Formats: sequence, C-alpha cells, structure tokens
Amino acid sequence: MARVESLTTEDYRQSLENGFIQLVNYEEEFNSQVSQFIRDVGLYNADLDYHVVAVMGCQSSGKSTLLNLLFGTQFRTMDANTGRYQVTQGIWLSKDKDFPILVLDLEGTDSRERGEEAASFERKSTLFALAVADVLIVNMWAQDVGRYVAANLALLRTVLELNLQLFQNDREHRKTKLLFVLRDHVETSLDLLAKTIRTDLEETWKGLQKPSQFENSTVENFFELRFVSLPHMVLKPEEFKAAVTDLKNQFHKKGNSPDSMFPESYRRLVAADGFTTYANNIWETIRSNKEVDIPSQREMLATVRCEEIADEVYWNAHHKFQEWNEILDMLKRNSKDNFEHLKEKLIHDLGDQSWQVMMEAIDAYNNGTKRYISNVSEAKKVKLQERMEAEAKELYLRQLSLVEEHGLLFLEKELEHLASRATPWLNFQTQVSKLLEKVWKTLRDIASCSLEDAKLLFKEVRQFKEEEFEQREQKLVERVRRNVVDKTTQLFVEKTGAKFRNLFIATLENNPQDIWQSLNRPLSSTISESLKELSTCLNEICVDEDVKISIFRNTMEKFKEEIELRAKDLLSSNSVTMSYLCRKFDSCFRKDSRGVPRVWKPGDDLDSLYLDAKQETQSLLMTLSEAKLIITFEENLREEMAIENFSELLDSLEIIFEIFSVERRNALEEKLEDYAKLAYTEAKRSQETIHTRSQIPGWLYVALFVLGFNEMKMVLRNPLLLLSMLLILPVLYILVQANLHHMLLSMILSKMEQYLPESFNLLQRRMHSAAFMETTPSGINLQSSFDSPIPNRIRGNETAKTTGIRLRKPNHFSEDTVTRRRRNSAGSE
Ligand SMILES: Nc1nc2c(ncn2[C@@H]2O[C@H](COP(=O)(O)OP(=O)(O)OP(=O)(O)O)[C@@H](O)[C@H]2O)c(=O)[nH]1
Repeated sequence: MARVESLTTEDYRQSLENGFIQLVNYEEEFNSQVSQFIRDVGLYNADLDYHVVAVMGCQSSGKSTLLNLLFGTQFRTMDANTGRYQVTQGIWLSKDKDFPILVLDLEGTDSRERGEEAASFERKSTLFALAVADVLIVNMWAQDVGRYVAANLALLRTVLELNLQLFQNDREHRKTKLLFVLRDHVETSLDLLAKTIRTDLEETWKGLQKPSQFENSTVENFFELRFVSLPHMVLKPEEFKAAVTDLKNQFHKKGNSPDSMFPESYRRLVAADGFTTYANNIWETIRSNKEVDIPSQREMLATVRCEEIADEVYWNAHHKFQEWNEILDMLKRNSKDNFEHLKEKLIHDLGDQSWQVMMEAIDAYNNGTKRYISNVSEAKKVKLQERMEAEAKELYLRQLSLVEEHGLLFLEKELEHLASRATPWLNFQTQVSKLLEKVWKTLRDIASCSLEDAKLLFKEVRQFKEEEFEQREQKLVERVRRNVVDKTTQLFVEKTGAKFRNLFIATLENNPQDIWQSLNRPLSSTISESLKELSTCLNEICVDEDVKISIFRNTMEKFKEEIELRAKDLLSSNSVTMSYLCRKFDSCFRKDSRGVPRVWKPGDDLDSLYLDAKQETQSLLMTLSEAKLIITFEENLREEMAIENFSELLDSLEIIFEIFSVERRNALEEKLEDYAKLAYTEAKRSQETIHTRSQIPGWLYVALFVLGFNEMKMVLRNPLLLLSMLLILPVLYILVQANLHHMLLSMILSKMEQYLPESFNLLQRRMHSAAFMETTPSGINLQSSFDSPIPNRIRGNETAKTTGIRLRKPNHFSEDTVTRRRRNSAGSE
C-alpha cells in the first residue's frame, strides 16, 4: 500500500494559490492531492500535449530561482540575508504559468539536513526525475566544471547509472534531454565547459557496468546533452536576465524543430490524466527499493488508467440506466395503473437508447485510453462493454417483465370478466385473441429496436421474455378456458336437469306406471340437443378436439349425476312421493276407468277395487324405486358435433340408480297402507250412508211437505225467493236428468253425515211438539198425549197467529227426555 500524505483543505488551498504543491514530502510520502492539483491547474485533460521538466543540483545552487524565472513558477527560494539553508525538501511540483509544462523542483543533492540519508534520497529523486521528465536540468556552478568536485561527478554517475537501469528494458529507448545550466558563468568558454562535462560523462559511462545489449552504446544513445551558461545573477544582472529570457524562449518554442527543448520522441507517453498514477507508482517502486521497469510501469499505468476511465464512463452510463430504473421502480409501485396508462409511461426505444448510452461510453473510453497500451485498453474495454451490456440487458429485461406482469394482470382481469358473463362462451376465443393481441403488441413495441446492433444485443433477452410470456399467457388462458368450459358445461347440465325435472313431473302426472320408458325418448332428445348446443359453445371457446371429447365424456357423466340428483330431489320428501302414490291409488279406487269420481252404490264391489288399486299403487312404488333410463342418440348427432372419430362416445347411455332404499320403500308402503285403509273406510261409510238414504220412509216426505207448507207459501208470495227458486229448480232438474244428483246428494250427505242424527232428532222433536199444537186450518192435527200444554205467551200467540200454528209445551218436558229420544231415534236409524 502506497504511503501517501494528504494536505488539509486550507493547506491545499494555499498550495493552489501559490501554484505549487509538494509531490513527495521529506518523509518520502507521495501526496494524494497531486491529481486534484493537476485538475485544478487545468492540465488533467491535456492528454500527451504537455511536458515535464525537472531540476537537480546541489543545495542552494539557485534551482528554484531558475525555475521561477524560466516557467513563471513561485517556488520558494532562499533568502541570502538569512544564510544558506535548505529550502526545498522532497520533490515539489508546479506548472508553467502559460504553457502545459509540469515543473519538478528536486531537493538539493548534498543536503546537509538529511546527512547520511542524502545520497539515498538523491538516487531516488534522480531516478524519479529520469522516469517522468522529458528534460532534466542539471544545475551547476560554472566554476565547479572540470574541478572534479566530488558532488558533481557523483551526480553525473548517478544519472547515467540510474538511467541505464531504468530504461534497459524499454525497447523504445526514449531519450532524456540533459540540460546542463552552468551558473555564474564568467570567463571559460561554454564550449570548453561543455566538452569537459561531456568527457566526464563518457568516462563515467565507460566505467559503468552495462548490460550486454548496451555494451557498445554511448551516452548519446540515451541522452541528448545540451549546455547553457548563465552569467552571474548579482554581478551581471542584465546579462543574466537576457540569458534567462533566451533560455525561457527555447522552452516555450513550439514545434518539433531540431533545437526544440521538447522533441516529440522524448515524451514519456504518459497522458496528463495518468501522470499522478504513473508518478505515484514510480515513486512507490523506487521508495521500496524495487527495480523500476518502465515498460511494466507503463503497462501498470495503462491498466490503472484504463480501469479508472472505464469506471468513469461506466458510472456515466450507469447513472442514465439508474434514471430509467427509477422510472421502472415507480411504474412497478403504481401497479394500479391500467395497462393503457402503463404503455404511455414506459421507456420507448429503451433498447436503442441503452445502446446509444453504451456507445457514448465506449467512445469516451476510447478517447480517454487511446494513449495507453492498446492491448491493455482493449482488454479493459471488453470488460467495460460486458459490464454495461449486463446492466442494459437487465434494464431491458426489467421493462419487459413489467409489461409482462401488468399484461398478465390485465389479461387475468379481462378474462375473469369474460368468464363471469351469463353466457361465458359467447365470442370467447375472439375476445381472448383481441386481448392477447393487445398485450403482445405492447410487449413487442416496447421490445423493438431499430438499431441492428441493439437488436442483436437484446435478441436473447427478448426471446427469453417472449417465450416466458407466451407460456404464462397460455397457462392463464387455459385456466380461464377451463373455468369457462366448466361453467358452460354446468349450465348445460343444469338446463338439462331442469328439463328432465319438468319431463319427470309431467310423466309422473300422466303416465307414472311406465315412467322410465316414457321418459327415454324425450330425455334422449333433450340430451342430444344439449350436446349439440354444448358442441357449438365449445367451438366458440375454441377447445381442442381431444379435449372436447373428454369434455363430452365428463358431461355425459354429469348429466347422469344431475338426472339422478333431480329425480331423487323430486321424490326426496315423503309427502310429495305419497301425493303421487295417493293420486295413483285414488285414480284406481276413487275414479272409474274414465276418470270420473265414483259414487259408491250399495252394489259396488269395494273390496276388489280396493285390492286392485293397492296393487297398482304398490307397483308404481316399485317402479319409482329404481330409475332405468336408456338414452339413445340419433345417427347424425356425431356428424353434427364433428366427433365422427369417436364412435363409442355417443352409443346408448344407460342411467340406472336407486331412488328409494328398502327402508324408505317399506315406510312408504306403510303410509300407503294407512291411506288406502282410510280411503276404504270412507268409501264403505259413504256406501252405507247412501244405503240409509234410500231407506227413508215415504211419510217423511209428506211430513216435510206439510211442515214446509207455510215456507212454500212464503216463497210463492215473495218475488225474490220465487225467482231464486225458479233458478235453482232447473239446475236441480238438470242434475237429476244427468244422474248427478246422487253424487251431489252423496256429497251433501257425507258432509252432513254428522249432523243427520241431530236433524232427525230435531224433526222428531218438532213432530212431538206438534201434538201440543192446535189443528191447523189445513186439518192436520199434531196434538200429542202430553198433559200440560205450554202457557200461552204473547210471543207464542203472535207466532201462532202469523203461522197459524199454536204451540203447547208440557210442563214435564225435560232435556233428559230429549236426549233419551235422540238416542232412541239414533238407535232406530
Ligand atoms: N550568485 C548567484 N546566486 C544566485 C543565483 N541564483 C540564485 N542565487 C541565490 O542563491 C540562493 C539560493 O537560491 P535558491 O534558488 O533558493 O537555491 P536552491 O538550489 O533552490 O536551494 P535549495 O532549494 O535549498 O536547494 C539565493 O539567495 C539566491 O538569491 C545565481 O545565478 N547566482
């Protein structure tokens, strides 16, 4: 892990204001804010269009002063009045005031402050400067040249040695410009000084142990040597200034001229945005005393930077994907939205748009990584593309899933609505096709891409989702179709059951004895009709042929069950069953062969009729106990139902089931027995009553006439009563002529049966009372042997006057006597 330092915000702000920042501090830590500094000084996007200059030399040799003058930087310099001391510690970074030049100010090589560590830091900082800088300024006092100052010779040896180590594996052999700036130049010609330094360098180079491939190489193979002298800054300030200006101009000269300070071939090929990473890696390698391998460092840089750039462009794309994801989240949350609304809110052309976002990211990546090792950047690009594609596919799939889920919900709701209709089969398949078309259209519209690349990218996802939707949609439709089939079948079963019930009731009423045989034909035609209609409905529901056959099979079974259920239900109540049995018994016993109610005459053979009727009724009970129906189908029915291939399906259908258990049948028989006995008793009594009526003596009629004479007179005198009599008498006459008077009489008598004895008692009482009455003008004397007549009362006299009858009641006439006589009268009857 790299050791890094980080400035406080205030320190960083101050650094930025000053225009320089400490790249490596005294403790050899790399500053993590260098990258931000490069951004803030506007060099981050310079790509390769920038240069790096580093200066090295002895402490307090005017390095910072020179850099400030050449590049307009503001490195701190020593104040001569306070004595010589180390100003620059570590490595400092600044940028040319006007040009894309990064300037590195290195700590003095012979630092007193560092003591024994100075040599070590000198090697590290030199190695670092050689690795990153196109131009390395070697700052020397002119008078030290050729004087074999130990510090200078050591410095040159270090430079050569480290450069060899650094670039030994670099096939490109990027040269470094070594610019010797000879300060306080006074007398010796520059050429002579330069020659001296060159000789020193060559000698040192010869003395170096070189790898075999560089055995015959020279210093010039690795360095371009350039020499500049500056006059004494204090003694010849004007000349110094002019020389500095001249040098400054050389640094700022544009183009690739031979005298240019920054030839193209010297570039370190590190894009500005990767400088910090590169510099950090180099420094960390140096600091940890590992061998710095420039090619691998470049590869490492490419790896790091390509990854950084890939990340950067990925996040840009990701943010766009995220925006779309949020739209989908919102749509998912608002699941109440109906399907039409959903379609409006969905992201249209998501496939194309995602592809464009990815392409923009790839373009940005290509642009950002074009300066890095191509195989590294290509490898990273593949990964970036895969990452974005995965996200785009997920997003695309999410949207299709949303359409799928909402589409299925919509379909389910609409299909349930179709199924819930009173006639669910009606246009079922047509409606289903319309609904499916609607959902499929939305799905396809949303999935569609116009860009060929996008089509290709999302092809698999689209296929997967369409297949999944197809399966789910089919499952749903089949489920609802099954419901509709069940409902339709049930409706037909119930309809057929209801028809059977009516037929059953009608047959029970009319022809109960042959009930099952009588039902066969109408029931066969009812079932055939139902099957035909069901077949038509199934066609509307669009049921497969083989499914249809199984539906017919099931329906036949259901028909059987329904018929059994209906028949049992109809006869489930004993009272209902008894009503049919009683009716049967009555039709045999109480009615004659023409169905006319019998009037029991004395000569009728009640016993035989009773036994026959009972047998007939028991036979009906036996018939009703077990249903035996045989349904036969017409030949052309299979053809009409288009199931010719299933000849066995519409063979005759036998429906056999038990209606009454043995226990229930026994119970019914008992009830029937009771009913028959009662009917027999009634009939017997009725027969006896009629027999009694035929024995009424003739004098009774005379008595009735005499007693009713006054009433007759009253009728004849009253026009209203007379008119009523005139209406009633013809009716009575017709009844007598039609021989219905017996029946009427029988009915009246049977109803009045209980009152007859009382009537006779009353009549006898009247007759006895008549014995106490005076003889009427008509000459009839009803006076009896009673001794004491009833005392005349005003009301009695009045009544006698009105009716012409005078009532006389004996004193000893008591209730006991009436009762005794009623009993006698009833006994004689
Ligand atoms: N004689 C002379 N003095 C100079 C020249 N340039 C700078 N100085 C002075 O030398 C002293 C040191 O200058 P700096 O620029 O701080 O030297 P430095 O090499 O950067 O010092 P460190 O960073 O401490 O290594 C200052 O007092 C400068 O004024 C020059 O060309 N000639």
